[in-house]
Amino acid sequence: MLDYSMLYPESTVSRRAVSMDGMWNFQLDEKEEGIASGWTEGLPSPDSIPVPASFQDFYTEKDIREYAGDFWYEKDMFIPGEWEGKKVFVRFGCATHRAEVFVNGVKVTEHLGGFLPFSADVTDVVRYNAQNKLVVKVNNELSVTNIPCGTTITLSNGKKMAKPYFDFFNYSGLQRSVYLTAVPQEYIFDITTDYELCGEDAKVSYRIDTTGEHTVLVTLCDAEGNVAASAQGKEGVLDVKNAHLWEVRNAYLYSMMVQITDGAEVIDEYRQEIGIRTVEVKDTSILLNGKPVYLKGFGKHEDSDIIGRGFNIGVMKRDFELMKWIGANSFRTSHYPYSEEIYQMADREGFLIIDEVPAVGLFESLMNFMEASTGKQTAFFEKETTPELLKSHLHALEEMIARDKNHPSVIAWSLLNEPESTSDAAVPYFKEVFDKAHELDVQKRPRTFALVMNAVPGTCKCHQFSDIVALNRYYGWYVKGGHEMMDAREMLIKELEGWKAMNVNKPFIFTEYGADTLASEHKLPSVMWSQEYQEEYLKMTHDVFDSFDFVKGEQVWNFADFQTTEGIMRVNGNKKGIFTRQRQPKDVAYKLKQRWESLPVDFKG
Ligand SMILES: O=C(O)[C@H]1O[C@@H](Oc2ccc([N+](=O)[O-])cc2)[C@H](O)[C@@H](O)[C@@H]1O
Repeated sequence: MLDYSMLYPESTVSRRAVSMDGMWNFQLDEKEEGIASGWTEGLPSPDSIPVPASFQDFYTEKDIREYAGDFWYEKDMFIPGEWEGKKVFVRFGCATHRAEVFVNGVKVTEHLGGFLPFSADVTDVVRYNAQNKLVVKVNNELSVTNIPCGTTITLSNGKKMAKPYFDFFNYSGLQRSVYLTAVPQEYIFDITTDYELCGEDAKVSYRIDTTGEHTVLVTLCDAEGNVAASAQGKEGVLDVKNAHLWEVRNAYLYSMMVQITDGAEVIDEYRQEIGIRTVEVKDTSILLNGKPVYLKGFGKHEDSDIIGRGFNIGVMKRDFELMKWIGANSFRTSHYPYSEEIYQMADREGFLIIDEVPAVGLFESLMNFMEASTGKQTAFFEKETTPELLKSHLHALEEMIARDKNHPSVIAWSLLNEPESTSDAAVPYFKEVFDKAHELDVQKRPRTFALVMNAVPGTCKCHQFSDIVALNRYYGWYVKGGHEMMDAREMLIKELEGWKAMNVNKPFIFTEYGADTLASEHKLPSVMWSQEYQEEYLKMTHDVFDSFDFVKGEQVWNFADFQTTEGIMRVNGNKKGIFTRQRQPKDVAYKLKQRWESLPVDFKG
């Protein structure tokens, strides 16, 4: 059990949530002198920077964009006098990749992992009805003991630099919203729900964790605000007559009001939106509410101009509008859990999410993710650092499931992206991670991981753990590209025939396939990197998908062009987007729209 509540900050009769977003003080700590020089009490010569945002792309100096090491944020926070007697927290949507938090010079918490929320209890440290100094020391170095994996090198001038084992820029900082929250001493700590459909009706079982012993009341209201069911007690079942189900691209949300009461008065109150739906895997089908669903959509990134990986409510809105326009119904949160607001929107819009923990880069080689195609056996999990890596991995998994378990949009957990999965040493590691996900999720959602190109029938030792087998495949791009596409097609068919022969009897989905394409390039006949080639590549791939019944989804790589580390394989970033980084369509988007609008929800059902 986590020692902080993962509930999204909301104000209610008993609670207060105050956003701390805005301009913060900011300072790099190249000499790592902050602690010794008393920066915990305040920064000596800070710059001013927005939160939420990645810090990298604001500045014109390359040394800042590429900075690896400690950096500090600072902000004054006024704590209202009427909060005295309550429990007061500072809640970070994330701090990438690790943080230590100080209030009035006192360390209140630390956290490892850059993509999930954490809270610091500051009740006994703050001065009420007064300004208080909040200081956060953040660090963005990469290692193989934390996820995502990478290394940190030192350049000849003594400066550090991040070397990711993954293909996205190492954006960092306070990239999501920060809240000040106040709750009563006895408060609602956690809410967990599960669903069972019984004809026209549904049973919503719930569990409420609180920090006290007073009575818990639960009232479920439908979208019109009418009471649909109610119950008393920390655990129970709500019987919902004529349940209005949450369906793909046709969402319906109930609102679950949870109250702690002493009989006379409400002690604490929290409102949780829920969607009544079930998700399961049966043979080669993914079933939502018992009906087969074919996934159409994307691997995405949180990535946009200027703010990098910072949460931006406008970019989020545009992305959902584009996904609706193109006829998508799902996405994977590659390669880390996204901002909570994105799941809330998916809940409302009826999108299906494969929620991915930041376990990417678990593959050992010099150019890491580039070398996967060579079929090299790397035995990543035999390192002596593996137990520590597993610890961070399990911790992130616990936080992700605790944070996201109540979102109807989340239909599966992705537990790793393109890990080494061909050695014996990978097997016990996978077993622990997959068992943990099963144990933590009351809804027992399907679990998956994205198989890298060398994990094929005969070599992969870990797909046995997946409930849905997810393939990242680049036949026609990294392998047999250009005029060799006809051979790429044969290889893709051959691999799928191989899986078929193994009688895996599970749904297969493609979580990545794509071709880098410059929005500026047209060429007739096509060449790789031209818009024409992206269309040919997708057409070839889709034709193959359509000829295998057990392929139950396609999530193209990537929704939009995104920033990566610079290098000879990337033209100012990865250009596999169906949309540009500015969220305008490449030519292929119109073709994809035609295809996806014509595929029924239960395609191949
Ligand atoms: O390369 C891509 O565009 C994407 O593919 C995946 O990484 C690969 C890189 C090279 C090869 N290969 O050489 O075969 C296969 C896979 C990653 O999951 C993703 O983060 C990345 O952006």
